[in-house]
Amino acid sequence: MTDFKIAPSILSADFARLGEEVDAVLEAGADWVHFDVMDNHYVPNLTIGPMVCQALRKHGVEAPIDVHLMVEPVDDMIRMFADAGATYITFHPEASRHVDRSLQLIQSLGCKAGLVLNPATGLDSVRYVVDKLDMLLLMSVNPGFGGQKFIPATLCKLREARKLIDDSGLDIRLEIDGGVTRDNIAEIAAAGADTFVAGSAIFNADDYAEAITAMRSALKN
Ligand SMILES: O=C(CO)[C@H](O)[C@H](O)COP(=O)(O)O
Repeated sequence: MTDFKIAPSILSADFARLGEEVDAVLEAGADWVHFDVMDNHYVPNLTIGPMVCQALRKHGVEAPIDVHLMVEPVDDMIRMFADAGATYITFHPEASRHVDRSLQLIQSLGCKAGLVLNPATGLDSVRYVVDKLDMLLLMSVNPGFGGQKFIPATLCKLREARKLIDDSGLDIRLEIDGGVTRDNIAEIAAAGADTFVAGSAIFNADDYAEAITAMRSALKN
């Protein structure tokens, strides 16, 4: 049976009460915390940095923190997030001049490494570094903002990515991010995803536990 993970994106949390919000989603049954880092350069929005990741660890968060770097360049941020307590660090291949080296840097710092592909980016940039991946993240919206609609063409890319991972025989998680809801999560899982980022579908719900439970039930059907 697939070991599905649900990772609420704190992009949609109430930042004035971030520690409480993270505690609440973890108590509600979330597996990971998805941490979106935006620099107003690689993407047209600005969010949070390593100090906030470190603050969550100091606050007592023990769950995996899944840091998605939407920044350019990446290597300095990789070092800082590794120090700040990140578990996974993922970045976009076009944001690093030396993708293989950046992946090695993440793993050398004791974190799990991943690449993120935008909706229009094919799987070619992954093929020759697959042995250095702990995770592949496919964006199902254009990065920069929460609350967008899932782009259906991602389902086809998910199937291709699932085959690439299965053919490699390696233990690589396949994560999806953008527009994931209780209504489409089963179809996304059927296409091959095992790790689901959901921001607005969880944090905009009145009851986080009900929202996460509904997603898990859809995954069982
Ligand atoms: O990386 C992101 C945007 O760049 C967010 O994680 C993503 O969009 C999640 O939000 P939602 O579930 O509301 O679509």
